[in-house]
Amino acid sequence: MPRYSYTYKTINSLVGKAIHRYDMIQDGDRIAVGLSGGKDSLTLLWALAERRKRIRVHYDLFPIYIDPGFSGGFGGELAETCRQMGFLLTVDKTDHGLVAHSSANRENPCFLCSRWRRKRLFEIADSMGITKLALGHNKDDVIETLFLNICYAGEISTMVPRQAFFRGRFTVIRPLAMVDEQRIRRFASERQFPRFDNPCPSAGVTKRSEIKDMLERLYRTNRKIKGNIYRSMSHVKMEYLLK
Ligand SMILES: Nc1ncnc2c1ncn2[C@@H]1O[C@H](COP(=O)(O)OP(=O)(O)OP(=O)(O)O)[C@@H](O)[C@H]1O
Repeated sequence: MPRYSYTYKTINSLVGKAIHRYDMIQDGDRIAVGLSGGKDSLTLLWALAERRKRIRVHYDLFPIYIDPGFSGGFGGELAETCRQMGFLLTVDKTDHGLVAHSSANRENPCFLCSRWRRKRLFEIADSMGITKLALGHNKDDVIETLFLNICYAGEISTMVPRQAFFRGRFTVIRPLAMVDEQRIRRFASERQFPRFDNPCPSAGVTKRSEIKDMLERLYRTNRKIKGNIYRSMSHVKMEYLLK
């Protein structure tokens, strides 16, 4: 593969567009990158690392993996992948996944696990003097969240590309928010990123997967639908919504 493939150049251009539009990164930033072992967050780490070689803005990157505690975890292999990319991975071993799937929990396990995970990410980042957290959510995730929130929370909202927490003490950024999942999948396969099997019992059986299937069926009927849905989130006619 040439060093910069067409797929990578497109991803890089969309990442740059998102970073500028949402003012995500400033000179001197220390940025934690949440790694799940999946293609999105590995692509994110790679893209942010590549990008800083070619721009004047300087920032440091700190990959962090919150191990949910299932047997068959892959923290060691993920750390090795990071090492090959020139990074030291922080692995935080927890029992979040086990407790969330135990009879002690009456809430939705995914909801609980992701809330605890974010809390740990903030705590670890804080202990390292980091105030920015980059997550690998992509364009498909942003659209799916809109539908999830409409269907299951009764509200029109999504995950935003830049979000402040604790009165601005922490900022979450999502530099892949404009990149299609399909493009990331292609890039991950070009780069031959390792594929880690997710040992979580809820993997692939979530409400998000149902929404994803529904949207994919819809996209097949008209190629403009996905772009239109994405655009509609920044083109809201408040006067044509209900009071
Ligand atoms: N165990 C984890 N430790 C640290 N960060 C995580 C972890 N799991 C998820 N994240 C972060 O949250 C983002 C969204 O998580 P989600 O589980 O939806 O992953 P995903 O859509 O499958 O993406 P990926 O391909 O990166 O796994 C990830 O891209 C990553 O940045």
